Amino acid sequence: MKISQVKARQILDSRSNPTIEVDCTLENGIFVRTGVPSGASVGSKEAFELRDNDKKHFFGKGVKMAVNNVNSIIAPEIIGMDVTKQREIDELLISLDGTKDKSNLGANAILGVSLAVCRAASIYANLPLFSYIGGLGANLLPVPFMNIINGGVHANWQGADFQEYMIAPYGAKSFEESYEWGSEIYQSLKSLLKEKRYNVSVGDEGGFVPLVSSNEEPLDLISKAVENVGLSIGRDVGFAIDPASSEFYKDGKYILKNQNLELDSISMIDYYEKIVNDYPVVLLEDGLAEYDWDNWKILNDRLGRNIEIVGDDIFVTNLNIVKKGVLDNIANAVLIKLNQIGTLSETIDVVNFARQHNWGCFVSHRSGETTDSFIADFVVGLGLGHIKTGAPARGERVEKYNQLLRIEEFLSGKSVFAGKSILKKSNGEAQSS
Ligand SMILES: C=C(OP(=O)(O)O)C(=O)O
Ligand SMILES: [Mg+2]
Repeated sequence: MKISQVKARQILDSRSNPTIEVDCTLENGIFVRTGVPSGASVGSKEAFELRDNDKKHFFGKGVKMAVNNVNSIIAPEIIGMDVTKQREIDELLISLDGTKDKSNLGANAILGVSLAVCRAASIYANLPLFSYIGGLGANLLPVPFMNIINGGVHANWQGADFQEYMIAPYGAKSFEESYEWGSEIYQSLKSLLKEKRYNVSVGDEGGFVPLVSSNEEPLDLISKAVENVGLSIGRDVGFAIDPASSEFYKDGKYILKNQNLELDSISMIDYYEKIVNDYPVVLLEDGLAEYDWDNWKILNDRLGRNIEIVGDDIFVTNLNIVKKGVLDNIANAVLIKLNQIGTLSETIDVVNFARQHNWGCFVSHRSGETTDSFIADFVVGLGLGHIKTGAPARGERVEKYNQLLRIEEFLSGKSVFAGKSILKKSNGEAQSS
């Protein structure tokens, strides 16, 4: 089945920044649409997000050049191609761009087309998107890692230094129950914050931004919120933290403004070790900065047996960097963000390589999002077991979780919920505080 039309336009994302939306039509009339997300705490080696230099509009953040690249350079080349040839199309996109970092056409332009092609092909194949991506056996529903306290750059540095405090309700029996627990904990946290006279405004990913006095305080607040809904922290629900530490790493030091601390890498690892001993943390993402490669190995040696040590900014979903990370044994998992690399096929290559080496793959949204739910189907399709897509609130976040509900319903009893299988600790249960 041939592609008959590809058309991009500029829309707004959840932060009011311009982003790309791509429509794709097939010769038989099948029509699909995809939206491209955008990050704020961005790794330096991410594929290039093309933005306009025109300061008169959107402070220079427009994506009209990228839109134009889709409509006048990419579209004429891929119209007439067989929509089921994903890899061929992705390779063509890469060669049309011709640069290593996709800076010519823009990774945002390229990704929008790559994902639209996949979605259109799934409809042509008469398969749900997750089955088209992963085959008929795909049935593993992920644990939703819900980011309910935001800090760092996602909170304009008005709250905790750490960017994301996530809850992982792995003790539930289904995705639906896990999501329901997440929502109840979110509401319970809101009540607790009000009681304590904290504000209940939210950050970029829908989590609250209390003006806490330490980076551990969010963990205490959430623990209480969990207890208040009758669940057990550690047994039913664990924590994940993404400090996004590249954002507060300067001249070899980690600057924790909240606590007036300047820590070297080893002291920063000590700090995390204490947190992991005191709270049931099951995953630490970007504990160290992307420029602190050698100390990642120490972090992984110290904590990697018991928890997932995930690299985001340091790996940027780039196969060559992940290969080096596996060789140097600096982590045990990779964050998977499609727009960090720019095509579906290259993202799947990273997943396959990571899995061959027993690394975890933690699927992620971006802090600037659209209502596109592609990553929900992606995580089930590839059976990756866990996903983070913000708080169980705000349309662009819940649309991904809601799509997972629909997938679980579609599989009607034939699905498996990842639950505690995602935990590294051999006893299958995180330590209780
Ligand atoms: C989702 C994240 O934030 P951003 O999209 O801003 O990189 C992250 O750091 O994992
Ligand atoms: Mg991150």
